[in-house]
This record gives sequence, structure tokens and C-alpha cells, in this order.
Amino acid sequence: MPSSPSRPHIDIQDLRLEPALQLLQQAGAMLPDTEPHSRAWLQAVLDALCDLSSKDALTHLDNRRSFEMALSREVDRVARSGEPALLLVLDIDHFKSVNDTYGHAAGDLVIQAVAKALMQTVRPMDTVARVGGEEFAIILPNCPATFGATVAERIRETVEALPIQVTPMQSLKITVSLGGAFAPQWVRSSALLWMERADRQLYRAKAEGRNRACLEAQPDSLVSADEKSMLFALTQQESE
Ligand SMILES: Nc1nc2c(ncn2[C@@H]2O[C@H](COP(=O)(O)OP(=O)(O)OP(=O)(O)O)[C@@H](O)[C@H]2O)c(=O)[nH]1
Repeated sequence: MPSSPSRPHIDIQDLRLEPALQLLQQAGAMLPDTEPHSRAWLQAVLDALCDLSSKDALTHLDNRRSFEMALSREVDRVARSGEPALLLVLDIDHFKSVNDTYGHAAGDLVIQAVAKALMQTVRPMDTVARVGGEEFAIILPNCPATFGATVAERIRETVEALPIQVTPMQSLKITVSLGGAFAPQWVRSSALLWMERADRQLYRAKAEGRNRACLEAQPDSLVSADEKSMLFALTQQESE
């Protein structure tokens, strides 16, 4: 393929890569073992930086930024395919008292243990993210409405049964509250609205006593006024 004459030539040696390499080293990321300053080496550095900026440092789950991107992609996919998709948001109950009683390091161990349990409880195709201090979110593509409550309950039970060793002598039990909402099928909605609906259910689970999962009722027919107006605007645009 003929190369474009206007394409600028970049000498990798001239790039200021030291700060990026230090960042990767400090984060314990694997540095590329290909020939330094080769094209393959630079690509591996870029890949490692992308990985670093999309993962949560404590749990290695997706961070909020990459979760939001995944949620937007899922909204588009559902609108095109009509497949059901469930969003679960999950919050550790009374987590402040774990920190206050056992210390911040013990709190971190609890967060890591919950993250690991979530990864082991859902399918590889599901996206598990840490979206806040002690708050997680899970996107479950292709999850039938009839299965939503079962999967949320399975997660709740798994965490409840989990012994978490915070010191050699001390093991803790914790619980989580979950909220869930299905993406409206065949409707181009927004990731933000979907998240708000799941959050409302989480709020309900907390208010009703914690250690429970609340899912939005009648998932297939629930379309908010905002979503209807977005769909209307889109239909208008398409007909113009
Ligand atoms: N150890 C640790 N604590 C964190 C981290 N991020 C946030 N927190 C703490 O998480 C706690 C959250 O407390 P709250 O928002 O009051 O929630 P809660 O105590 O779980 O109460 P409910 O959610 O109502 O059951 C605060 O004490 C934060 O300091 C973290 O990365 N590590």
C-alpha cells in the first residue's frame, strides 16, 4: 500500500515516555519485553496505559469511566437488537462501620473480597465495575426478565455467605443491597436514565431494611417520560 506523503514521521526516541513508564512501573503493570523503542514496544506501552486508565486500582475491576462507556454501548445494542439487558447496582451495607471498627485497611480487604465474589458469580460476558467507594455495578447483557431476580438474589446470597479474613484472628460477614432495572427494549434510551432507574431501586432496597435486592417491576413496559421524548425526538429527526 503506498504511504501518504503528508504522513508525519515520528521518531519514538524523541517522545517523552519517561513519565508514562514510571506510572506503569509504579502501578506494577507489566512493561513490554519487546525491543525498547520499537513500534511493537510503543504499542504495548499504549495498551498498558489504556488498561491502567480503565481499571480500578484496588479491585482491578472496570472503573467508573470504562463502566459508563460499556453502559452506553449496551444501550445502543439493546435498542438495535431488542435483547433484554439488566443493570444491577450494589452497595455494601453499613460499610462505614467496618472502616470505623476495623480500620481502613480492613475496609479495603472487604471491598476486594466483594469484587472477587462478584466476578465469580456472574458470566464472563457480564461487566462488573467498581463505580464508587463501596458501590459496584454489573451490566448483564442478554438477561431475560424472568431471570433478573434470580441472579440478583444469587449475588446477595453469595456475599452474605462469604467469610472475609481481615486480620489473622478476625473474619467478618457483610451484606449488600442491590437495585436493578432492565434496559427498555427497542427504545433508544440514555445510559444516565438507566442508571438512575437502577439507583432508585437500590435506594428502595436500603430503605426497606438492606441485605435485599429490589428490581423494577414490569421491566418490558416501563418507559419514562424522558425516554418517550427522546424516542419521539429521534423519530422526528429520522423523518426529516
Ligand atoms: N476502606 C475504604 N473505605 C472507603 C473507600 N471508599 C469509600 N470508603 C468509605 O465508605 C464509607 C461509605 O459510607 P456510607 O456512604 O455512610 O455508607 P454505609 O456505611 O455503607 O451505609 P449504607 O450504604 O447506608 O448501608 C465511608 O466511610 C467512606 O470513607 C475505600 O476505597 N476504602
